Amino acid sequence: MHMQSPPVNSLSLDFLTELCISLEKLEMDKGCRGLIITSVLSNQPKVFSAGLDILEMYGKSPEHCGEFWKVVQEMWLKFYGSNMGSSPAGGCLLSLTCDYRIMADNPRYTIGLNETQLGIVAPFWFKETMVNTVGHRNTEVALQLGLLYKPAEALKIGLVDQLVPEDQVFTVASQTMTKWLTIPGNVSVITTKSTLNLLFSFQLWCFNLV
Ligand SMILES: CCCCC/C=C/C(=O)SCCNC(=O)CCNC(=O)[C@H](O)C(C)(C)COP(=O)(O)OP(=O)(O)OC[C@H]1O[C@@H](n2cnc3c(N)ncnc32)[C@H](O)[C@@H]1OP(=O)(O)O
Repeated sequence: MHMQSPPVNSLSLDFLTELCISLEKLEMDKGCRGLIITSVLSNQPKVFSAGLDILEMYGKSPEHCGEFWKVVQEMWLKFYGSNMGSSPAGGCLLSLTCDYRIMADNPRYTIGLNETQLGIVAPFWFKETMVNTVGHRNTEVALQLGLLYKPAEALKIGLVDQLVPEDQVFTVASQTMTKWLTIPGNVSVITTKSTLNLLFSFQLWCFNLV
């Protein structure tokens, strides 16, 4: 799946809604067993996603905000595989929801949950996804300082799984996907993933009840 919402693939209500609809279609397609998500911005190829669209969080009606947060949570529940350039905040969440993260090895790119740098708080499901990936202590430091990691640092704490030269990202992502798809039967993989996220999904469900 190629993301192309200029200038920086920021995650607006419209963009996220389209993303979730596309994902639902793929989920129903029996021929689809995996998904690689990447950015193909023609004017801005170095950005995976700039995160949540800042303009969605200011001066909107309560109904609009409700719709927006619902679709942000839906996005969290759906992803599988990714490759990337810069991925701040919601862009980082988007890649954290994937099973495997491949990052272009260019020190100009960064990834992380930088919300505190913006004076806002990363929602608890952003935080939990980060803890599940890099552990509690790394998350504590990363979130409180709002750190954006360069590729080598991100690899070191396990925020990404692999660094590759920029021109090889898609090829390596395809090879990795092929390896994952050798696991027999989708059901075992899907059930394992659901089990890993069970407590967390339940928390999110409870949160939406209050
Ligand atoms: C209260 C609850 C909080 C919930 C949690 C929040 C999660 C979030 O995701 S908040 C968003 C966090 N995102 C960021 O901090 C990223 C900010 N952007 C950047 O760091 C950079 O733009 C970049 C690294 C993604 C790209 O840099 P560069 O190539 O230099 O491009 P520009 O900075 O010139 O940006 C171009 C254009 O895009 C607009 N823009 C950038 N980010 C966003 C965004 N997140 N939402 C909306 N618009 C964004 C930027 O303003 C520029 O617009 P113009 O000035 O009109 O050209």
